[in-house]
Amino acid sequence: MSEPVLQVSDLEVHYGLRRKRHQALTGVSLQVGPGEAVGLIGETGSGKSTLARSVLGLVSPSQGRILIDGEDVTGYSQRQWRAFRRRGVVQYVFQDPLRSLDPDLTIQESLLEPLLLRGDSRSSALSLVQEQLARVNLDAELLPRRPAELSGGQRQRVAVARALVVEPRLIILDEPVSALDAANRVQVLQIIKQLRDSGTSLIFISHDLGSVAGVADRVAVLYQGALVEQGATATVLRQPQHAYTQLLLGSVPTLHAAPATRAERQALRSRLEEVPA
Ligand SMILES: Nc1ncnc2c1ncn2[C@@H]1O[C@H](COP(=O)(O)OP(=O)(O)OP(=O)(O)O)[C@@H](O)[C@H]1O
Repeated sequence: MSEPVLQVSDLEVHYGLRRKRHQALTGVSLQVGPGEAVGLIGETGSGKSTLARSVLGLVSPSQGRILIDGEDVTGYSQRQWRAFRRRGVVQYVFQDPLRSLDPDLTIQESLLEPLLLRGDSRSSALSLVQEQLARVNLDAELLPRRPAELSGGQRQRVAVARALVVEPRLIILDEPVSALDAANRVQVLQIIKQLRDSGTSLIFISHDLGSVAGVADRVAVLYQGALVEQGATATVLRQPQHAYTQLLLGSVPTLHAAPATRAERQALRSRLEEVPA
């Protein structure tokens, strides 16, 4: 079997000290295979971004191991993480594209930056940028503009293009469509599907099972910092095992034959209080 692109084992993350100490992740183990699209779902505060930030070296786990493309990055110093991120093995797209893009740089400069940082010549970087723009359906006439001069949907496509231009082994999309209107949402989801079909490994983070379902091969459900369920998307949708997943499905009427009634959801909520995370 080929080596996973991401292998997270028994990860634990805390924020704060002493009485303010808060455990954001507990015993999280997750694998992403080559070319696999994994949907990471969970409600706000469940630890989705913390898991992503750990994989980028932006928070330090107190326990566990992280292997990226076979490389054990667990004990990396800040300097090693910076060097690792510069290689572009993992790329991250934020919910708000303005966080992924420098407001002072033109779109061309933003797209060239990761390539020049990794050591590409300007001419080869320019041709990769042109190729990438076409992949996300953006016109080259946007290149001299700054992010503020683009629509939200165009900005998110630029953010995706910037993440893809270095051909990462893994791309983490953190709520990539939540801030977009319906039309732009469909376009960006389409691009993510093409990405999946091209064999790029990806993690699609969302609180909305509906957006993830059409893209992910597998879903992992985070609840209060623990992964409570993982499996093939179709299986989890058909036979959700954990009460929290059942609750999520109950609030996605398009994926469920009949939307759960308010009484059913309340019953599930009270079961959740009894179930250990
Ligand atoms: N820098 C921080 N300092 C202290 N606590 C934090 C910090 N970042 C996150 N947390 C806490 O850790 C928990 C997990 O947060 P995280 O941002 O990972 O959740 P999330 O599932 O991504 O939520 P959302 O969907 O709202 O982005 C939350 O209780 C949050 O308040």
